[in-house]
Amino acid sequence: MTPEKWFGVVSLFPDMFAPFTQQGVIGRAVKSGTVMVDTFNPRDFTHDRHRTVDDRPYGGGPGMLMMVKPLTDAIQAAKKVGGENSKVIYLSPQGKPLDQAGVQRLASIDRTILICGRYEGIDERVIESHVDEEVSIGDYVLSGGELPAMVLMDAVARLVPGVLGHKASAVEDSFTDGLLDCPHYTRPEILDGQKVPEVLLSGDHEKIRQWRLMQSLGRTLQRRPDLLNHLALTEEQQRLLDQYQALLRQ
Ligand SMILES: NC(=O)c1ccc(NCc2ccccc2N2CCOCC2)nc1
Repeated sequence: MTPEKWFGVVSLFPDMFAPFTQQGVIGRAVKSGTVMVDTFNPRDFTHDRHRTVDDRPYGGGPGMLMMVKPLTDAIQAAKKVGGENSKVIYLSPQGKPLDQAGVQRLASIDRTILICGRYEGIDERVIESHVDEEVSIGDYVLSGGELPAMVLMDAVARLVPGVLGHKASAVEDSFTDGLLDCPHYTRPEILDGQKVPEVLLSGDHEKIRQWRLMQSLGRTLQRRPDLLNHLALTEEQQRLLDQYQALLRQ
């Protein structure tokens, strides 16, 4: 069957993706055929005795780059499987920061090729001629693009209908769209002397909904006020946020 979402991953370390595609939410999505992950290793496209996949940088300097020919051959092989109009994404610190809006956009693309850089990266001309989008998962430097690729695939797969059982989909419902999550509690009712907020034991679902929304708003204001700047709060949200702040001042 044709998967809802196909990822072609170009990586020198394909074995890193086995646990990721066999466990948890993504494991189930792959098992059910909703999501498919194929890997393409540039080393399989080498022809020299040492199966060379790195090359020296023009202009000198420390480190190596990924050798061009095995890399572009691997990208071509991925396109052969995914189709010529697969979206090609390069995970790099120089990329556009990935946020939930970007994840939602990527979730609507059914065939995506992810290029995982190693060494000091790849030749700029390969980016110019093969890459559609350069994406960063955050402002920090990793040894390779494999973990960023898994982060992106996990975030995107969660939005594919049917992958998450408990919600129609993980597309943030209007309730907390763009807000931080509220606090969560489970048994026991008293943990090291700390009680569960009474409202959550009340069974009053409307009060619980409002309390959770107020907590989401309050936490967003306190921890990530920058997120609030991009949100137009509803009248109810503004009222609950005012209420949260009033409680803080008590
Ligand atoms: N933030 C991110 O999304 C992110 C992504 C990848 C990544 N590393 C792989 C990489 C990929 C491309 C270019 C350079 C490199 N690096 C190789 C190792 O040396 C440093 C530069 N790091 C962080």
